[in-house]
Amino acid sequence: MLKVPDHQVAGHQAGDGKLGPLIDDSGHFYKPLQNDGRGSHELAFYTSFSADTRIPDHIRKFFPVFYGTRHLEASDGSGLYPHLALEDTVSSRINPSVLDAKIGSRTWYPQAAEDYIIKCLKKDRETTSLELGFRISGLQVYGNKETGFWKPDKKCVLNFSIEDTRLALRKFVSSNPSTGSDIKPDCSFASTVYGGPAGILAQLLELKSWFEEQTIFHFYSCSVLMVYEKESILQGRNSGAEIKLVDFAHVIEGKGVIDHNFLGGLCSLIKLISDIVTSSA
Ligand SMILES: O=P(O)(O)O[C@@H]1[C@@H](OP(=O)(O)O)[C@H](OP(=O)(O)O)[C@H](O)[C@H](OP(=O)(O)O)[C@H]1OP(=O)(O)O
Ligand SMILES: Nc1ncnc2c1ncn2[C@@H]1O[C@H](COP(=O)(O)OP(=O)(O)O)[C@@H](O)[C@H]1O
Repeated sequence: MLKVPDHQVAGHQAGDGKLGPLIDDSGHFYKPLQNDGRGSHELAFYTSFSADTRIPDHIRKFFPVFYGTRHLEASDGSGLYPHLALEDTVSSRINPSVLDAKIGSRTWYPQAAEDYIIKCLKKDRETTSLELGFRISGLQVYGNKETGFWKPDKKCVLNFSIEDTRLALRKFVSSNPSTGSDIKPDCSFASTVYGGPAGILAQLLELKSWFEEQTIFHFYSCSVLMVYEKESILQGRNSGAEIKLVDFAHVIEGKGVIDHNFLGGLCSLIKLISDIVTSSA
């Protein structure tokens, strides 16, 4: 049974007759092929990446598993439509906390059309992308049964300053995410979610070590998705903290050159997160 994802935090969304992703109850995330060649470009990326023997397994785990394409009833009611069938990294979790960070101070690639570059440049300037090397595109943080999720709307997130971004990264691992500006986020899950040998920081560092070497792809406008389950921590289990890269509609060939745009943004995200781990130790 297909349905609209409950825990999508950014990007094009289904609902209100719009074309957007769907999920099923067997762990698949179906992303409709986007127009303007973006969908076919993303499909080409997944196809080549899946077959590329140069990608080590310890890096492949940071990408959703690709199960090919499926023709499914589109969410906008337009009938059968091709979708990328991907591993759903979120829906199997109870009340998942999710954060989408779009990496790179530049979200446009050099060969793009001029009007697209102008649009991206404007967004990069107006958000933290240019200054910080990444921007938060969306997030939801689970509080408790009474408060539910703290999920600021898209406009609010796109207006985040550098300070708002630091604060959101703190709230992401706090038990009191939705409290006002007078109460500090407690960062009580920082050491279990961000820190530790299997935490988000360790995973980001592992990914970074690959980006310091890989020259196969340049990942423009791609996001790091961070996910964990608060409930698991409270019950004394592993937080299930996991990072995945998503959105490959603007990946281009690396042609032997380091992806310094992605690498720089990743280093910046790592620095902010490691500051939180250090200060809450
Ligand atoms: O349509 P918009 O203005 O919401 O922009 C989309 C972006 O939303 P944003 O406003 O930055 O949160 C959206 O960003 P997120 O995925 O939400 O980070 C994408 O950049 C999307 O482009 P594409 O599908 O990656 O080619 C963008 O879509 P296009 O405008 O390129 O179709
Ligand atoms: N494989 C996935 N599993 C679970 N959620 C996903 C997955 N891929 C994307 N998402 C969700 O969808 C959002 C948008 O994905 P993205 O690929 O960036 O779409 P768009 O191209 O429309 O921007 C992400 O922020 C995340 O919430």
